[in-house]
Amino acid sequence: MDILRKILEVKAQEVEEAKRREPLSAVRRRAEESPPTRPFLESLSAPGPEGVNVIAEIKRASPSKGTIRAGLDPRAYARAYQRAGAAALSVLTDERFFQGSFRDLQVAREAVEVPVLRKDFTIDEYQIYEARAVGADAVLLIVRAVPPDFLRDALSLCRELGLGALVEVHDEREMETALARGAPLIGVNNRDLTTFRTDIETSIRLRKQLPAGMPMVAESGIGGREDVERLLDAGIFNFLVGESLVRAPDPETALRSLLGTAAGSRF
Ligand SMILES: O=C(O)c1ccccc1NCC(=O)[C@H](O)[C@H](O)COP(=O)(O)O
Repeated sequence: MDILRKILEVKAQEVEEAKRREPLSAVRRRAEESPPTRPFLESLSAPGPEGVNVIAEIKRASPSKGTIRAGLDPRAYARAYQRAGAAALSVLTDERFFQGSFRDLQVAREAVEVPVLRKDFTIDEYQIYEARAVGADAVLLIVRAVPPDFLRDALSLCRELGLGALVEVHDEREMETALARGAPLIGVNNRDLTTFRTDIETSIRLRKQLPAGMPMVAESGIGGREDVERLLDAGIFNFLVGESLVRAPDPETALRSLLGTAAGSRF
């Protein structure tokens, strides 16, 4: 069985367990009482000061690589990323496959002022209320993981709750679906979730299918400034970067290098 199917099966069980622990009505109440969100979509709608926006990810582990950074301190990473100039953060909240948690998201968000994306496998509206309730500013919606009608309803719920949405695609058909359902921001995942192979040409190819003026995010497999420059040449200025930053001996310097800025670090 491919890993995405396995993750989605486990996720469906986890969501049902969560609903038994806390009914939708209660999560919904917490979501509605949450303080206002930070502007995720706006922070990615135009290039940042150096012509580049990075969504810097807090990622302890992954199905393709196992543990990436044991004992990662989400607060220290969040602060280092913000000091370096991250436009937003992405925090994995999936526990089983990525060793993430809501706690990581809350700790990271409290440490910074930039918007924070809940990085998870969203398959049920319950998780969108949950994201808003724990303080996320945006959620990830993976086209391959959900029926097209769910995507449309999920996007409408995000708008209602004031949450941003990053709609992830990996090929031309998924891009069509995302655009037809009104995605406000497309993320092109360079990682094939079946083989785990990453190829930044995926973003370059799919960028050509985007309506003029619509920004997108290149996700996964961005290892250094050379990759950023290739993608900039293709008209892409938003990047979601996890592993290469988390593995770097100094994530602040690594992020400055992606952004094309030079400075010291206090990590
Ligand atoms: O990272 C994985 O191995 C993975 C496997 C299966 C589903 C999703 C996966 N990653 C989630 C992501 O989208 C990445 O964390 C994100 O794009 C950053 O990628 P990278 O910079 O390559 O760590």
